[in-house]
Amino acid sequence: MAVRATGGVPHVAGDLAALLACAPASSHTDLDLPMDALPGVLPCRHLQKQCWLSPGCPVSCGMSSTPVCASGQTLWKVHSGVFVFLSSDNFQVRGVLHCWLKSSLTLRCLQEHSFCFCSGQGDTGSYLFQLLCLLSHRFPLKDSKRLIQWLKAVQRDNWTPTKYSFLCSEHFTKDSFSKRLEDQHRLLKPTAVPSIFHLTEKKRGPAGHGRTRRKEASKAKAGVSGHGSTAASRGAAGSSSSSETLMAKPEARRLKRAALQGEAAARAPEEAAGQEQTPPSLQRTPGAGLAPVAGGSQGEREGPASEACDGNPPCADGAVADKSGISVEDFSPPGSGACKFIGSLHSYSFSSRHTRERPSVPREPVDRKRPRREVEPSCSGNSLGPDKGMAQSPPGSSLTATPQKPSQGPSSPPADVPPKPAAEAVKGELSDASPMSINEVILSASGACKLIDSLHSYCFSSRQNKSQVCCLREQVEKKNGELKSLRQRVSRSDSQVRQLREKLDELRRLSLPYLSGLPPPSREPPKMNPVVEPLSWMLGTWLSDPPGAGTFPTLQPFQYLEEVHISHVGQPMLNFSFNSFHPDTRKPMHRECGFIRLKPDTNKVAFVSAQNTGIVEVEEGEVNGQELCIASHSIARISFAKEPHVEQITRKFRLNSEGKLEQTVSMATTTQPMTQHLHVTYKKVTP
Ligand code: HEM
Repeated sequence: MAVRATGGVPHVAGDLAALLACAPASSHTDLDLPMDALPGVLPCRHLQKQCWLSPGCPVSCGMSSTPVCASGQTLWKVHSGVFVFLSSDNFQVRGVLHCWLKSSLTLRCLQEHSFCFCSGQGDTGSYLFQLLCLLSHRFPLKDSKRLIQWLKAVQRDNWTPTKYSFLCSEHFTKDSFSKRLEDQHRLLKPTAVPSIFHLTEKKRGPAGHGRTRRKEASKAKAGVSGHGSTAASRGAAGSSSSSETLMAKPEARRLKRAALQGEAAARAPEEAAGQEQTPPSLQRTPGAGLAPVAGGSQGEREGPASEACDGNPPCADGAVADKSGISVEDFSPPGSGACKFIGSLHSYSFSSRHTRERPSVPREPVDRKRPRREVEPSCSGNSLGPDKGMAQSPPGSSLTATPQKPSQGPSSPPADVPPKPAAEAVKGELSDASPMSINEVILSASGACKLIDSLHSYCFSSRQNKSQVCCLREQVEKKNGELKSLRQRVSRSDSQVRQLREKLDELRRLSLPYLSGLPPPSREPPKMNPVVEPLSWMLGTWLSDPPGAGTFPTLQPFQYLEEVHISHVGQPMLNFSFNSFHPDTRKPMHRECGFIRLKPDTNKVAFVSAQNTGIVEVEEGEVNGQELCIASHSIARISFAKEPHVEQITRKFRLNSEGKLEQTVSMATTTQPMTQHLHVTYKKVTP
């Protein structure tokens, strides 16, 4: 597969389709990234495997408006509103697309081998900054000794690194990194010095733009006799040629550094005088110095990119590989690289928010004096192959990833239009390319750590919140279940109550069948009829106290117990019953019951009684106060009543001063004159 030219993705204000259309078409590599290489960063629903670099994309992976894969380029949704635009080869960061769904779309391309980042509109610059912080390494501004080593290594003329200057991991040997961190970032050792460079020469336009800083190096390199032999020896050892490889052999790097150091003193005047003399389409490689781009592959390629770019976003110039004929498969990054990169993106996506809320080091004024940038060629521009129009590519700035219009894309850059100086291109954008102070470095370093920590905290708190929500939901569901059960029990209880009432009514009907047709008895006591009010003092249940005394001339005196009930039911009469018992045996003895009536509006009383001895009598009299005196008006008896028959009867009831009811009965028989037969005092036991 031919590696696509990278170039700048244009700054597009419009829809994504227009943006993707500006990207150079490319065939697709068969990178088969395992999904597990994306540890928890990209939700699967946002990135289906079949969408990976598959032709015919963009496709929608569950998100109706979010294409995740485009022809030759993959758009990763790293976080809400943040998308990273990647190439299909080597996972090269091509740009960060921020909030592309918004009307104002800002896209900045990260030029390969760009040592500085580009500030975009709004937060884009900040995002890029954060991203680069995670993907690349800053220049050791506070370590002068090591800074000199770095500057020698990068071989840039008239260029001063700033706090926004970065160097990607590919320029460091594998042993320059310490152990991997949890978030897949490699930690650059404090003593690390970049040593792997594949410096290419970029074709310049006729106006002389893009005078490369490499010109002097090319010259110097031409003077280094050992370059060619080094390249040859590397090829013999199975390494890639100088034009192919993204890395250089250590020997070659040492030679190159020696050459560069030797030429450092003469570099400035040479650049001023002879940049135009730099042969176009030449690449300067660590081992072989400048070499014709058309030279193509020389010998075997060096080992996989993972040796030098293990896990880090490669900054290899795809165009170089293209020109040299090296396919992407040769530089296919290992899965761990994807993991690391995704981890970086993940961290970046979060840290960007974090940074927005807490501004970092203030930027310096735009007009601050800074080194000229227009003399610094873009690595991506240099690396474009002839078929990609690389020779006409405008020189990019290593200090600024200048946004490019679609017509200025890497595939068809205008040859006759000189690019604006980088400083102009980024005018109004981040332009504080002055060296950062120690405090700024410390702040930035601590900020990066805080960003990562914040990411972990965020992830943890998010999981914790989700867990709490789930727990609360479970509790609510449980309570709802309990409430439902209680409601069912209440419903069952109501049903049982209804059934019991029905059963009780049925029992009542069965026990009192003759009353079933009557209205239910009232629980309220009947209101006494005012007619019987003069006799109300007689109402109640009374018990003999002491036992009654029985006498008669023909009888032995005797005692007896008696229970008296005098009541009413609202009628104009009183109901009574007298039930006597033997005081010792409690056997029933004399019993009688009847009614007491009052003649309305008088004190005349009629006493009607039926006795168990077979006598029925009517007595009449008067009530005066709490005393009732009556005498027999008529007496009837059964035909076989026991003799002697009673001829007359008199009674007197009174309520004594103690509140007791007294009754005195006298009678006359056929053998005895009127004589007292009974006297008894009752105490009231119930109202
Ligand atoms: C107003 C109601 C009563 C009348 C009119 C009545 C009438 C009579 C009469 C006519 C005799 C027969 C007397 C005799 O042989 O010479 C008698 C006897 C007797 N009475 Fe009464 N009596 C009344 C209430 C009671 C009561 C409340 C007792 C209470 C236990 C009672 C106990 C007796 C006894 C024990 C005898 C004697 C034995 C007997 O003949 O059974 N009487 N009564």
